Amino acid sequence: MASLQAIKYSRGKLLVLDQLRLPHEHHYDEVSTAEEAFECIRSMRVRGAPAIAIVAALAHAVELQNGGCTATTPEDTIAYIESRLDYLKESRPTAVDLSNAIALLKLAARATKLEGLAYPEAKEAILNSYIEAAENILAKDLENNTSIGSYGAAWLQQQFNATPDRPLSVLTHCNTGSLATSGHGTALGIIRSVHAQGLLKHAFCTETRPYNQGSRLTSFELVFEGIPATLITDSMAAALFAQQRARMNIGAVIVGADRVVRNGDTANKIGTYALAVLARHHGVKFVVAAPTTSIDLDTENGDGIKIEERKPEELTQISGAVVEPDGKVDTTRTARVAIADQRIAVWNPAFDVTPHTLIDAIVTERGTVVKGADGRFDFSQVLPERWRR
Ligand SMILES: CSC[C@@H](O)[C@@H](O)C(=O)COP(=O)(O)O
Repeated sequence: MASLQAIKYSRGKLLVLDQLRLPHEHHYDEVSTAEEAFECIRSMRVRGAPAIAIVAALAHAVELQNGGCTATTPEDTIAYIESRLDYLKESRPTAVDLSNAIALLKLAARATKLEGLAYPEAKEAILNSYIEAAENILAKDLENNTSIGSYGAAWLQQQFNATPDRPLSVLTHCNTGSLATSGHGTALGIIRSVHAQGLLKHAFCTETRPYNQGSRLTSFELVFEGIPATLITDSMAAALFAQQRARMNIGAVIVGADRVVRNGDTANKIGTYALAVLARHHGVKFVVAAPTTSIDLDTENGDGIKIEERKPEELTQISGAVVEPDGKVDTTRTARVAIADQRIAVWNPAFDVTPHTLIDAIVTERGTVVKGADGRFDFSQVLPERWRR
């Protein structure tokens, strides 16, 4: 079975699946410039921390490959690349993957060996360094997610002694699957891996108001993969734990991350913090799946995270395919509907910060990090070079 792909890339061409049209329509947009990538990210046609970074990096690679840089000197070429990256960085502020990717791409361009080269070879060498580094981000993300899946599944198996005879159920929030990454996914990647090992009883996913990444995207991915799953509204999580935890053996909430800071505080989709509080109350483990590209060791704690606030219409209006009176969904017709008085004041933070005290494990592609006896996360085991100050 083919897997879902949010991003299709070959050198010189980038196609991005329009996630606003899912699950009813599969439409890929060609994204060839930094401006097009900025709009694609800002409007959330692509979303999810790793996917945002990949699209930004590759769109600029396509732009460079197709002659977008008219500079002739190495200094001007690097200045051009950096200015385009600085522009892209502003598209969405909370997910750190984009900033981390940009720092890495700038380094790659600057590290180009230029001895003995003049125009146009020197310029070509810099463009190539950039393009290869951008392509590497795409390839590495898929590798990372597969490792996160394996580490996360191993940690859960060991915590719960899960066996095919005594499988485990989990709850997830937002979308962290193939659609939010280059493939496999992070939190959803763990769920995929647990399922592949025959250890998953059931996956519950939240609707994830206001943008419905859970109902539009995660439930779509779960159905697509044939994983046993149930959709709930965000407000049903407490009742789910109270009524079904024992019967369904619900062991963990597994979520992704937009930014994990030095002390382990984690910014993720709005509603994550509420789930962490509920999980602690009900004795359910709370697990964050985060590639090291989502870790920001320069920010001490959650107070330093900038939270993106989005427009009121995301709460007061909703869009989807039209449902006919007989219950059939007409995927050729979509409608936008007002679901609140349009004059009401709205507060719409896209993310919240879960304090590290409520997090049991942070699963990275280099291993699972848990708190020490002092109650602190120590990322030196997975990021030794960045941990040292
Ligand atoms: C692997 S994706 C991790 C996070 O980016 C995800 O959980 C999330 O919060 C996405 O938010 P979004 O606003 O849809 O980009």
